[in-house]
Amino acid sequence: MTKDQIEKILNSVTDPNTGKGLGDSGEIAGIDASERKTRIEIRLDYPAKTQIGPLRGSILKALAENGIEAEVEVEQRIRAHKVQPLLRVLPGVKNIIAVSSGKGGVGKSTIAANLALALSAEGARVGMLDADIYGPSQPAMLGVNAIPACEDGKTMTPNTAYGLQVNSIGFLINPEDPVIWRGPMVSSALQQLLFQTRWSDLDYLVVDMPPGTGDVQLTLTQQVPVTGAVVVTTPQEIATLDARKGLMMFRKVNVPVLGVVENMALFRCPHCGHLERIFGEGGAKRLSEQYDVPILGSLPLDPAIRQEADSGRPTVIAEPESETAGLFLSIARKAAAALSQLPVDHSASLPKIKPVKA
Ligand SMILES: Nc1ncnc2c1ncn2[C@@H]1O[C@H](COP(=O)(O)OP(=O)(O)OP(=O)(O)O)[C@@H](O)[C@H]1O
Repeated sequence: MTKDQIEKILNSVTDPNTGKGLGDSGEIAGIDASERKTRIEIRLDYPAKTQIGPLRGSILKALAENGIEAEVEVEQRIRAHKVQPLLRVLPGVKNIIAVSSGKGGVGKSTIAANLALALSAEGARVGMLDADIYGPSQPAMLGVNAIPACEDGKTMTPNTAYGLQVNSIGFLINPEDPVIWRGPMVSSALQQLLFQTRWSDLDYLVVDMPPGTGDVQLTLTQQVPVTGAVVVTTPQEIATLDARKGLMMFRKVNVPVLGVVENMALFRCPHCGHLERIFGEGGAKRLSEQYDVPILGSLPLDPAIRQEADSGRPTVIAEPESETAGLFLSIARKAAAALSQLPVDHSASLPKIKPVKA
C-alpha cells in the first residue's frame, strides 16, 4: 500500500475532539511503510491522555480492515498559539484560556476550576489565575488559601492545588473586605497578578474572568494576551442574551471564542431520576448557530457539583469516574482541540537576538 492510501485510511478515522479526520486535523506526524509492519505516528496538539488507548484502537481497527498490520504511536504536543495583535505570549505560559460569562452566578468559576483540572487530568501543565476581582472564588473552590511566597521581593510563586499553579486576588486581600475598585485599579492589580507570578512551563493558564461585559472586562481582554475564550451561559433566554454580548466583546478584540458551555441545562430529580430542562432549552444552540461557535458541552444542575466545588474538591477531583467529571473532561478536550487548530506562535522558538557591541 502507498503512503497516500494509508493516509486516506487514517483520515477515515475521526478525531472525536476536532470532529474531523486525523489527516484533516493535521495529526498524522509520520507514516513509514518501508518495512513489513507499517509504522504510524499520530501527534495530537491537545491533551487527551484518557483517549489515547481508544484512539489507537480505532486506528488499528481501520488499518486491519484494509489488511494493514501496523505499529501505531500516539503522542501529544501542546504548542503556543497566537494572541491578539500587538500583544506577546506570556513567558512560561504557552496559551491563556479566558473563562467568561455575560452575567454573574451562571457557574463560570465552577466551570473554570473543573476545566483547569480536566486539562491537567488529560496530561497538560495547567495554571489558574483567578481574575474575578469582585468575588474571587478559586481559593475556596481549589481548597488553597496561602499568601504566595515572594522570595525576590518582586515576583510571586504561585500556590499549588491538585497539580495546578494558582494565583488569585483572593490570596492577597482579606475575604471579609468588600472590594470596591474602579477600572484602572482592577486592571493594574490583574496586570501584576498575571505578569509578576512565576508561572512555570504551563501549557494552559485558565483565567477566571470577572463576570459581565463592561469596561473592566473589555480592558482586560485587550491587555491580557488571550489565546481563546470559553463563554459560560445558562439556558435561559436572558442569560444567552448576555452571553451574546460576551461573544461580541471577544470578537471586537480579536480573541477567538473556543466555544460555549451550557451550565445548569438539565435537572435530575434526586428522588425519581427524572430529567427536566427547568431553565428552558435551545438558547445555547441558537447562540452557537448565530455566532458559528461550537457548544463544548452541557452540564446538569446537580447539587453534587455545588457541594464539591464549595468544599474545595471540584467534581473532577472528588468524583473522577463520575458522569459529570466525564463531561468536564470532554469539554476540556474539545476546548483544547479547538485551540490547537488556531495559528501557532513561532516567536517562542526563535533564538533570542543579543545586540553586538561595536
Ligand atoms: N451545574 C451546577 N449545578 C449545581 N450548582 C452549580 C452548578 N454550577 C455552579 N453551581 C453553583 O452555583 C453557585 C455559583 O457558581 P459560580 O460561583 O461558579 O458562578 P459564577 O458565574 O462564577 O459567579 P460570579 O462570577 O458571579 O461569582 C456556586 O455555589 C456553585 O457551586
